[in-house]
Amino acid sequence: IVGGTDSSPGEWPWQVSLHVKLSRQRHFCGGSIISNRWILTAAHCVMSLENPNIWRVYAGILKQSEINEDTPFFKVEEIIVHPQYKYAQTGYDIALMKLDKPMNFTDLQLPICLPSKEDANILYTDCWVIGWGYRKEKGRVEDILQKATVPLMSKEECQARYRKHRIGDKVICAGYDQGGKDACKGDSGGPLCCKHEEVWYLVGITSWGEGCARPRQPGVYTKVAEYSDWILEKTT
Ligand SMILES: COC(=O)Nc1ccc2c(c1)CCCCCCC[C@H](NC(=O)/C=C/c1cc(Cl)ccc1-n1cnnn1)c1nc-2c(Cl)[nH]1
Repeated sequence: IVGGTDSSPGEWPWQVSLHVKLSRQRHFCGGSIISNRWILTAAHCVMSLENPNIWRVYAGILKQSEINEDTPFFKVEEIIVHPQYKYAQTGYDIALMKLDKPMNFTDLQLPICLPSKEDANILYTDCWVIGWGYRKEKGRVEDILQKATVPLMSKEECQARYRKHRIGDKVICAGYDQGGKDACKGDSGGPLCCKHEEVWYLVGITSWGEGCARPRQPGVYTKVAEYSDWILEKTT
C-alpha cells in the first residue's frame, strides 16, 4: 500500500495473508474471509499455482513477523478460478479458496459481507484498500498491515485514464487524480472494503494498475457485486 498507515489489531479481521511454500515460504497475495470455509482472492494470484497443497492461509495476524514455523495456518482443500479469467487486465480476476476445515471466528478473524447484485450501484464514500504490499514501486513486503482510504471513481473517468484498456462494468476503479495513495505489489487479492450504514462490504478485489499511486492512474479492482451469483453458486 502506498501512502497508507499502520492498521491496528482486529481492524480488518477479514484480511488474510496467502503464503506459498515451495522450497521456501513467502507472502504471495492478500485475500478476504467470506465464510468459515471460503477465502476470496484474485485469479492472477493462483494461476499456474493451482496445486492447493502449496498454499498456507494465515488469518488473524497483523504483522508478517507473527508468522513462523509454529504459527497456525489453514490448508487449502480446493481452488476455483473464474472460468473466463485470462489476465488481470481483461477482467474476471476472481478466485475462491476452500479451507480444509471450518474456521472458528474470533475478534481477530471474521468474515466480511458480500455486496448483493442490487448493491452494484451504491455510491460508497468510505472505502479502504488494505495489504502487506510495497509502499513504493521498488519496495518490499511490509511487516505491519497497511491501510489507505481511496475514493471510488466512475467507469467513464477510469476509462479515460486507461485508454489502451477496456474498463468494463465488472471492475471498479479507485484512486486520486493527484495519486499518492494506492495498492501496490503484494496487495493483490486483498480487499477494497467500504463501510455503508455501519456495515463493511467487500466491494473490490485488488487487481491491477499502471504503476503504484501515480497521478491519473487509479487502481483497478474486480467488482465483487457483479460476481455474487458465481460466488453463491460455487460456495453453497
Ligand atoms: C517476501 O515475499 C515477497 O516479497 N512476496 C511478494 C511480493 C510481491 C509480489 C508477490 C510476492 C507475488 C508475485 C506473483 C503474484 C501476483 C502478481 C501481481 C501482483 N500485483 C499486485 O500485488 C498489485 C498490483 C496493483 C494493484 C492495484 Cl489496484 C494498483 C496498482 C498495482 N500495481 C502496479 N504496479 N505494481 N502494483 C504482485 N504481487 C507481487 C508482485 Cl512483485 N506483483
